[in-house]
Amino acid sequence: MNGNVHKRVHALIGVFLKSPQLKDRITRDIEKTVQLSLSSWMDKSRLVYLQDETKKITFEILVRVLLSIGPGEEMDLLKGEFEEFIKGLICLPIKLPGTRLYKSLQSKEKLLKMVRRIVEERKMDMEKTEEKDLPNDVIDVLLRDAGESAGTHCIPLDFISGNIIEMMIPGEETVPTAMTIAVKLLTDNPTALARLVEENMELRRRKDHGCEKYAWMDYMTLTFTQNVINETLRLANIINAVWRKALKDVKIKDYFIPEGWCVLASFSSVHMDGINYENPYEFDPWRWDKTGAAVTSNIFTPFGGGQRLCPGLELSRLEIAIFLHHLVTTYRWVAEKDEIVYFPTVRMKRRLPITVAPLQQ
Ligand code: HEM
Repeated sequence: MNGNVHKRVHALIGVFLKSPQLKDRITRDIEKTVQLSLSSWMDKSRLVYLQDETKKITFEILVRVLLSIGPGEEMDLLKGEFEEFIKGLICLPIKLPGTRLYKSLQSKEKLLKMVRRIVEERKMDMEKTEEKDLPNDVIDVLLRDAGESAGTHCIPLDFISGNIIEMMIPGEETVPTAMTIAVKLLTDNPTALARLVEENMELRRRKDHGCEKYAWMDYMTLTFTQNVINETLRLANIINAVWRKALKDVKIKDYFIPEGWCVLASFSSVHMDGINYENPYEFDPWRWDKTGAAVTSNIFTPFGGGQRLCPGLELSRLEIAIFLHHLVTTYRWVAEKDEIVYFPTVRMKRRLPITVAPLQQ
């Protein structure tokens, strides 16, 4: 997506995902999903593969934010087709029955049909009612814009369905990878883990004492927890680079990039440069105490920057903070030996097997 439509859709989605109303509401949903999931890990007298389990948590939240679908048959169906679809995003480009690409395209068709039906039903409901409540999900946001600008330059319904599926891609792998890698790095750094537990326990005690619910701001203002998130994304972000194509000749500093050339902007090169970070290969959440857990700067761009800055930035930080809070204040875990793999994408070699036990109070 490029040009004016991109700008408009990006702005609409960005405003919605950042809105305090969404964060307020989604905090409850994230807490429920995380708590339910964590408690189920103990039922199993088997190893929990963190990389797989965190994916289940974040997919549930993602489809709630995008389409307001909750757990059940419809979500399972959507998840099944989506998993088949993304397998084909990096594969041999052979489109014959039985190949990965063929199956992936078939699943994309099914996904589009499912989402289009939901969008159409929602549109009919919207036409029946004059109420203008706050939007519930991304479908609402885009449909309202399509309705408000009808006759001018509106967003077509097919485009809305396609956009919902496109948004599932950046939202699907990124957050669970960050959650999993954070647990790995904390396991290997007991001092950092102890500080994280201390900060989160302090919040939990305050909340328990006042019998208060958590607000999204409670999680976002946990300074050390946000430092841990920053440091995790600096060291091992699944999106370690982005591609850009020069639409015209460009000169950047002393480099000339001719029209049509592609450039790979490598975030990890900047994040691991000793000029920018002292001892760059060390997991040191305290380093962010000096700079503050800056969301983005020229030397810290896990969420990209400029016109394509990730609209899911704050939602992701909230999800990871809630996950870490409930994990460290309620459970203890023992991780089996595993290592971070950086190529072709960042992941755990063995999907990070752990055993989980309740915390002895
Ligand atoms: C730790 C989690 C995440 C990381 C590290 C991350 C990182 C990024 C990066 C680097 C980009 C820029 C890509 C580019 O410049 O070409 C991006 C774009 C995007 N992200 Fe995220 N993301 C995360 C989570 C999410 C979530 C949860 C959502 C959805 C709810 C999301 C939705 C998007 C969308 C729609 C774009 C495209 C923006 C545009 O081109 O206008 N991301 N993300």
